[in-house]
Amino acid sequence: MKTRRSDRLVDMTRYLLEHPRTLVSLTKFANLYESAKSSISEDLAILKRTFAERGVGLLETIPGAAGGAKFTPYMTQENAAEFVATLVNEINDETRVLPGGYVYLSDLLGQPWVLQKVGRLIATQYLKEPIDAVMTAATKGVPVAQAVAESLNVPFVIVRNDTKVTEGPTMSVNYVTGQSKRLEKLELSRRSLPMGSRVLIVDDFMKAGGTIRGMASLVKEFEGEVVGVAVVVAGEVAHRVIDKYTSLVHVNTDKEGGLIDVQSGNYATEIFAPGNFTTQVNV
Ligand SMILES: O=P(O)(O)OC[C@H]1C[C@H](OP(=O)(O)OP(=O)(O)O)[C@H](O)[C@@H]1O
Repeated sequence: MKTRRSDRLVDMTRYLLEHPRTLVSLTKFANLYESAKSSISEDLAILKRTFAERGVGLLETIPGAAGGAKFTPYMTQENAAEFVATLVNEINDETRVLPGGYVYLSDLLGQPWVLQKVGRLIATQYLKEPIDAVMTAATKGVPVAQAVAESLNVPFVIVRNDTKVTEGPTMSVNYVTGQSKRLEKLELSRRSLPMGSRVLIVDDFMKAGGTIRGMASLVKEFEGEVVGVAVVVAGEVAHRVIDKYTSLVHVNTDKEGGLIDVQSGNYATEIFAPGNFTTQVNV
């Protein structure tokens, strides 16, 4: 039975939100709702406009037999600023300061609503960028990687610094930690990342950047390309061993008496600088 437009719009929205960055053919929608392709095209035009007006995401319609519709979720700069301000307010608490200048984040990064927004905001920087996988370092980076991978609709891989027989044959690299200059190892199962993958590296926290640099070395061992680096919180350091990254929040825990200074990270310039976001969404 032909589905009414109001019902089609609701269910098409559900379908597109559940299948981000996936090309869905007009034929699929026409068959799903027993409707003409011309009606589906009109439906998609309504969704494209509404998604853009409401700041939900980008709905691209690709013409032709191999065409269809592809939904790419994003977060607007306005919503990003509101979310980051909430993170800054939550993190701005001296009791979160840990030895070595680290910050306790697990309560925040254990909350699904926080992770969903972190994932969508970090993914916003790569609307048109093909990404094959998200990479992080066990353990605290894992929920961040899962959230970003879900928004990008790609797999995520977890590198470890301890050998596990359950990982099978692995690729490993040694790297020098940024602060303590210790030699550490990172390894990843050879089966988890195809050679030549385009990889987005993420983590919950970055201090001197040694872990991130170790992951970048591992991507090179897989003959891959590091598309970008994003962390939820970047700590203040005198010397960071990596210079290109996106952070949502920046903290300085080196102040006297364990005080903490919390500011927005560099996401606004990295993601929303003129020519980045608007160019990608104004199609
Ligand atoms: O920039 P760096 O100086 O390399 O530090 C950033 C590391 C340290 C911390 O992980 P740990 O607390 O060491 O390990 P886990 O996530 O397993 O708790 C954090 O999750 C990053 O991975």
